[in-house]
Amino acid sequence: MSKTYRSTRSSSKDTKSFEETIIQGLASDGGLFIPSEIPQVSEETLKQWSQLSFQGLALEIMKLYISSEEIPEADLKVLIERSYSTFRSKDVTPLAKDVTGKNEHLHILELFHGPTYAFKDVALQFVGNLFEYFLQRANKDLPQEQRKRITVVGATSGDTGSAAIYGMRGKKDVSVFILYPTGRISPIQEEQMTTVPDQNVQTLSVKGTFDNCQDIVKAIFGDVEFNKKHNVGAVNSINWARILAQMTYYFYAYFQATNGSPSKVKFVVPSGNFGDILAGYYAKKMGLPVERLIIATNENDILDRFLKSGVYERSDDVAATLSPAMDILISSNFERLLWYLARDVLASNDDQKAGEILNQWFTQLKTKGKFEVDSAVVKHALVDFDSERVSNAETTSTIKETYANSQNPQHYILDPHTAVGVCATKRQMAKDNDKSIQYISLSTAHPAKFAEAVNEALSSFEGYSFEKDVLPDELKVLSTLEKKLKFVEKADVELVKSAIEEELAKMGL
Ligand SMILES: Cc1ncc(COP(=O)(O)O)c(C=O)c1O
Ligand SMILES: N[C@@H](CCOP(=O)(O)O)C(=O)O
Repeated sequence: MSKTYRSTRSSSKDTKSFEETIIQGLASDGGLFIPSEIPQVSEETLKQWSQLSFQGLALEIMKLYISSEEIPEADLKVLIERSYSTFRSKDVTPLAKDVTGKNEHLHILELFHGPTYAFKDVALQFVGNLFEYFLQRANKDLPQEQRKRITVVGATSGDTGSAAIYGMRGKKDVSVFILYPTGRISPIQEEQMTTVPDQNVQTLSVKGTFDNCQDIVKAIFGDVEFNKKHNVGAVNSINWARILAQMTYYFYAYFQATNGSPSKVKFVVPSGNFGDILAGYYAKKMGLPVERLIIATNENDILDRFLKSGVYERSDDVAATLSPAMDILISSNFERLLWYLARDVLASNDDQKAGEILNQWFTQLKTKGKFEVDSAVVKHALVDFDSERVSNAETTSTIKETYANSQNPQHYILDPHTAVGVCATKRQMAKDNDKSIQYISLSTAHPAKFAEAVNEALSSFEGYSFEKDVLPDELKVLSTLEKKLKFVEKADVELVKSAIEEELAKMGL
């Protein structure tokens, strides 16, 4: 097993080590890194894994993707233990089983027990420690002026930003710049990011959409000179480490839902940038016997439309929905899936040919604003995936219905992103009409982060109180803290680069 990585747009045999892949973030040809091979896990191994703790499982999975010559097992174990010691649940990602009653087998995978109450913590606590590990090793015994540094530049529609900041705050030799669309994230999300006082952290509020912010970040990665000068690092899910760390909870939840006996399992994943569900795809390809992965989108439905039409089309018409973290129309990680589809269907399993095809598709996306794939490609995607589009009205009614009807526990409160997933799950149940299926619906954020949507759905219920029932004490204090942010008046890469350099100078760098 090579444990190396290649770019989705490369037509050469070149590969990179794990460390190069993580530190570089985005390939220099604009593609995303993927493993040269997907490791396979036998039934026997799965049986053994079903007995492991979350941390034990993470170690077994990561060992299959990281050579022990790069990170010895003992070090990897310490990194994993440290990363999950910050979580509020001993299970890290607990599964709330049979939330809507024993008959439906609807289990909610709670991914929000980390420091910032969002699923991103699962990967970004690990990524922060990984950066630190690589830098400490590279800088050992080096004088100050020769130390290697990383300038993290990330884009957020609300959650990646705070999770990245909490993963990187105070880390030596790392500075963090997070771009977010002005006015398009929730007040608590903004407070979480902007009230962190650490000197190595700066938020940039950019007039535009998340897609604009993400385009700027990718342009900065493609700017050879800026990159050479500042050694830019990625915290978005373009960084392979994000996907890798997210695989653990698919295995862990599967084992919890099935109690070790073979069952049909569907995962339903509220999706935007396609990083979360992609980790499930890798788990499935490794051998986890998942029936299907269901992509749940809000009204920004590029993924749903692709699965129905085969057309992948850029658009600037991002709708502001009740699930703002998924207000995304350029779904970064979809490129990784497209590479596998192209390789299997159009390139006779030839990696280099697949890279060529991807290059053509993404060149068309850039020049013509869209590309269309053969119906055989879509058919192949539908073997592993299905999709559901959920409206704002359905999001609200799902939060309401779940609160009114949940049985285990009663009055379960969904955040609006999770509600998109639960609504999609209910639709799948109705279509499948198969009581033997276990549905694992991913809960990607704590409801406290989205007061407006949750209150819109629940304030008419007698006895409901956001302050009392939803808001943790830790988040209550945020509004009293001083904010640190810089406005960027136009979604323009040069303006953002100048803002970063100005702030780096203030940091004395
Ligand atoms: C709360 C929440 N749910 C769902 C998503 C969508 O996840 P992904 O972008 O990995 O598809 C995001 C953002 O990424 C999010 O912050
Ligand atoms: N929804 C995300 C958008 C960024 O996606 P990422 O997973 O690629 O970091 C957010 O909350 O920021």
